[in-house]
Amino acid sequence: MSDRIVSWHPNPSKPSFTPPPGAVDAHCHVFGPMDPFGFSPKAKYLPADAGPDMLFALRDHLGFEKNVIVQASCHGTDNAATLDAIAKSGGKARGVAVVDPDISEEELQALHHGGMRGIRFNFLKRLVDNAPKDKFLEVSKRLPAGWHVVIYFEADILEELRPFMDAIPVPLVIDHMGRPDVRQGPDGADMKAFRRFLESRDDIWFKPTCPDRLDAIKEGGQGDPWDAFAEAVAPLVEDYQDRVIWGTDWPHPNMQDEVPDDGHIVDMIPRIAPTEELQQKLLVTNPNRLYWSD
Ligand SMILES: O=C(O)/C=C(\CC(=O)C(=O)O)C(=O)O
Repeated sequence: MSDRIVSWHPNPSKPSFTPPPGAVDAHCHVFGPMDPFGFSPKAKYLPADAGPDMLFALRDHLGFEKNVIVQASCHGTDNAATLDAIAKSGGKARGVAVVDPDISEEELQALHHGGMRGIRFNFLKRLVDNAPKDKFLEVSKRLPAGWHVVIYFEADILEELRPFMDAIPVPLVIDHMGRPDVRQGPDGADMKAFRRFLESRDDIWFKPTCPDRLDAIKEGGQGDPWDAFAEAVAPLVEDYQDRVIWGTDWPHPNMQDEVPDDGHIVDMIPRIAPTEELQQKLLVTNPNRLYWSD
């Protein structure tokens, strides 16, 4: 890897949709800054700096109040950049860490004091070299009280992951709905499988996020304004409205060939959550329950 990648829009538009007071962007990241927060030697992409100042400026521009910052794979298991951003937020950010499964209880408590409220297991082969389920399960059994596990996987391994996920004793939050093929529509095989999974326990939450990824032109979708995404996802949000949280996914890792306009991403919200009640749950009530209950 040589050149550092820019995957975010230089000048996102102002969305037409105004988020309700207290709205949380509950899936976003920071990249560095590389000095002093270097990237992992195992990183699969080397991004340009996208630090807390940029994230908080975008938050204000889009009309959000708080962020949940998810540790991105390019920082490996060193959570320093994410913790730094949380510390600089003045209480307006919390986070999800990525940890070495052998992490000690003391280190987990330190992450809690730094604002982390969950850990993330990433199963995307293009992002991580290995994902040891037995070790992940072991650490998920000794998390600080109130924490959850965020899992990122693609639809084709949902069934394979079921015994592992079923055994995790804390709430689960599934990134981007486990990446269903939204072109199959709301009743397609991927959505049906995801619904069966949601029915298996009532503490599985999910993010109806990333229209830009799931309806990307390079994936055979139609791109912005991502109509197939809206059509496939709106019924899922309606049916599981107490288990959804939402985020921009800024700075959109690996989306440099089809960089989304964050204003357009926000304008997807009323298309998948058309009533004020749904918007309040998706953006305020639900993320606050998961991340600011203490
Ligand atoms: O940001 C996301 O949610 C998705 C990512 C990046 C990622 O998860 C990571 O780097 O940790 C992706 O699909 O490349």
